[in-house]
Amino acid sequence: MSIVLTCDKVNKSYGRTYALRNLNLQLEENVIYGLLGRNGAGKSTLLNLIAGGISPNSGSIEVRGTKLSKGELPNDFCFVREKTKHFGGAQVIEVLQFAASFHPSWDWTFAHELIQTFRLDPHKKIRQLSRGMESLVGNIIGLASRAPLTLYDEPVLGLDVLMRERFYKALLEDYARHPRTILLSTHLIDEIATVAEKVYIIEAGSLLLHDEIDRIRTAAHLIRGHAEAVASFTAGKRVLHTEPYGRGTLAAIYETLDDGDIQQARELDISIENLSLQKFFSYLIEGGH
Ligand SMILES: Nc1ncnc2c1ncn2[C@@H]1O[C@H](COP(=O)(O)OP(=O)(O)OP(=O)(O)O)[C@@H](O)[C@H]1O
Repeated sequence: MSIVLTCDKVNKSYGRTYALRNLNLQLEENVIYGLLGRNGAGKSTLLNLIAGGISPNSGSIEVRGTKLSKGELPNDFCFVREKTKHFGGAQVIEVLQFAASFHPSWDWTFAHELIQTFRLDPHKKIRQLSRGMESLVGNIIGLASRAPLTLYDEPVLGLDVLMRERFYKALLEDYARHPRTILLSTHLIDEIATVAEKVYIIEAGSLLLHDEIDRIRTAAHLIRGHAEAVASFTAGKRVLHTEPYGRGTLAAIYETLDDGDIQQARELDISIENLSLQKFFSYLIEGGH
């Protein structure tokens, strides 16, 4: 396993607002990551620190073992953010030509295929595009660049369901042929779960959880039972949230359950169900306060 990017105890504040606090993150080679968090959690700040030329107040960011100095950008990376505002007067194709000149692995055949897939007119000016179409131009750059480190800030914002599906499909198919490290920020956990292998979840600038999607699927449970039974069952387990439920208690837990746990739940008359990822995310964040 080779590490592409390491953020070590990164802090960033804007005046008195702490956008990131002591954030640690490591991205491995050839993995798709989701970066999840609510509005204002610090996702864009993190991406801008890695690739947008802003510097942390403290802590370090290393790309392939080399610390980024103040204002320095990683080599051979692609950062896709929502707005291409400086290019309003340029045509779609001109923006792609400009992007291609920065990316040694750029694939023009793929870029033209994506123009078709996303139904874009390559000769339209950027300022004439809808918000969703503008996101799609950024997404074509992210895909066709084939950069070994690709960061997307809310790539599906403003896209309709069909275009979101096409984007995820293109990403997964191309990733299978050309593996690389991809980080996608979003707040749509259920959608990202079909694409990402691992997630980082941040809230109020701090890391709440870093895990594999498959582990979240198997470890996120909702249990219900008498208050004492639930308390006994959850002792020593990671509890995200509890609330009264009828005459008993409902608890969201994050724990891989073994046969012994299932047996104990039966004896205590506790019901167990899997939590949807979106619910897990909500409980994690509510419990995080
Ligand atoms: N340039 C800035 N000046 C002042 N405060 C900022 C600036 N950029 C971000 N912040 C603040 O930092 C915090 C994190 O913002 P950030 O944009 O990183 O969150 P986010 O997770 O990307 O949110 P969203 O999902 O809404 O885009 C917020 O409290 C925000 O108000």
